[in-house]
Amino acid sequence: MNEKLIVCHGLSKAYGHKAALSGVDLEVGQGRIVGLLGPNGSGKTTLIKLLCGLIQPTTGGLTIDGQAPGPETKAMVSYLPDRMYFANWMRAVDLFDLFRDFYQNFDYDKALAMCRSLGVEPKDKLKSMSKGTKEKVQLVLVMARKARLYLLDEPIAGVDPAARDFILHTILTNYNEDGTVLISTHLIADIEKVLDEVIFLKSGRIMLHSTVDDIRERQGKSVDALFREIFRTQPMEGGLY
Ligand SMILES: Nc1ncnc2c1ncn2[C@@H]1O[C@H](COP(=O)(O)OP(=O)(O)OP(=O)(O)O)[C@@H](O)[C@H]1O
Repeated sequence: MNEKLIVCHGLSKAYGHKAALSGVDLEVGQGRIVGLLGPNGSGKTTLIKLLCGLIQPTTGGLTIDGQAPGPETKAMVSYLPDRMYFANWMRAVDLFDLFRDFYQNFDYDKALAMCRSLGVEPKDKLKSMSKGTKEKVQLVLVMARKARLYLLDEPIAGVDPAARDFILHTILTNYNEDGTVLISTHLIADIEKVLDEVIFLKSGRIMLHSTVDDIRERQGKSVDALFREIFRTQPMEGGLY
């Protein structure tokens, strides 16, 4: 078992002539909860897809627990994509059956218990569920696996603010604590209290990788405040009209 769960070296990805990620060097340890933060188009989804092995680097490489992406790493990575990919006629329990067949590390009882505490009726069809409830089902599927690495691409974006804390708490008290969680999100203020570390991405490059404690102690501000300061966009001269 490698102490460094994720290692990226000179990782770059271009789509045609467009560089989405450039020369990313990164190490993330085990049992960490890491926020992957950056403005739209900064490369967050691209990095997550590379870690999943869904796309290939243009140059450079990465390993997960010492192994290049492949069947072994896919078995230890649990991935929440940024869009729903399940058929609407399915019920949550149908998805749990599917995941039990697909993944040895899927804990069916844990999935049902998480549904209960999140107020999701597992026998309801997805098409009868609200957007936020469908997101909860997706999260349950992903977090009920006993994975080494959880990659969450913009979870809980559709969940109302009052429910977000409860969901985060439910997830973090249920997941495999030795696992590392990488969360891409724009909801920094909601999530930063559960994060150990943050990575700021800008135009495909890492501009900051720090522990949250360091930001609070050394900079004397919240991650949300630091993010807004660094990525503040200037208003257009003369306004929009
Ligand atoms: N399939 C693709 N083909 C061409 N360009 C792409 C493709 N996917 C992403 N890009 C480009 O790569 C860059 C990084 O995109 P990416 O989706 O990784 O950003 P992101 O940080 O996840 O953005 P957001 O916060 O808006 O979800 C963007 O400029 C985007 O337009």
